[in-house]
Amino acid sequence: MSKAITIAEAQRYDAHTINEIGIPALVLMERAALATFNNILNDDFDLSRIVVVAATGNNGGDGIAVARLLKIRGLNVEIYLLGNPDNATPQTKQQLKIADYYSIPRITDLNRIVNATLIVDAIFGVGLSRLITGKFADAINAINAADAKTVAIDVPSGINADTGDVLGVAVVADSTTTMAYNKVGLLTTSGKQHSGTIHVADIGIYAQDRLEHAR
Ligand SMILES: NC(=O)C1=CN([C@@H]2O[C@H](COP(=O)(O)OP(=O)(O)OC[C@H]3O[C@@H](n4cnc5c(N)ncnc54)[C@H](O)[C@@H]3O)[C@@H](O)[C@H]2O)[C@@H](O)CC1
Ligand SMILES: [K+]
Repeated sequence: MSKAITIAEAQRYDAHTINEIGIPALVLMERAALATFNNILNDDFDLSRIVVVAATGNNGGDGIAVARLLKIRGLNVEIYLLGNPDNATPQTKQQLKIADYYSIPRITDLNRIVNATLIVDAIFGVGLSRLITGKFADAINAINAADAKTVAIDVPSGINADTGDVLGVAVVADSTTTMAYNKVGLLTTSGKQHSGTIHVADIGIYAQDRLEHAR
């Protein structure tokens, strides 16, 4: 079985790659987005109406970059943004600016989620830190009410990546593209039920420097 890591390990490896090795965070985000995009194209999804549901952390930034890759491919994609963009991470602010350049529509009607054919879940990844309530919970309930297939980025939103626990409500995904290594919480019964098929994406983050061939 492939290696699985904790939230603390994921955060430590990310920080090491960015701050010690020097690979820019936006490069890692682009690789995460490309991996997710390729998994979407390789699967047998109906791509006629795609909605990316994103929050303002870096998980959302991954999703907004996926929206742009889909748009450039000529696909019909919209972004449902949760949270205040003024509070977005620097990388996610940059992704929103790029998405605006490509005129990707921002939607606010939950019915657009319910009527989508494919949903990309980019609400929370390893940064989920508390119980989900309010409009975040409403969006997750809309995702789960839709007939659409759902693809999660890194972790199905609402799942604690250490324990597999549902923090109030969680996305039930058909597939999950998880970055660098699988996460220990996704190996639990609850984690498996919410993740669907797991694709582990090599985005250039490794537990040990210069030993990527040993993965
Ligand atoms: N750091 C990096 O360089 C990389 C990050 N990546 C992506 O970034 C993710 C981690 O990004 P972040 O650390 O920004 O964290 P997330 O984007 O997972 O979430 C953090 C944000 O959600 C908020 N939040 C947490 N729980 C909440 C709740 N219950 N209700 C409402 N808001 C809540 C936090 O206040 C914070 O703003 C990974 O899962 C992965 O998808 C990847 O792109 C790889 C590289
Ligand atoms: K997610």
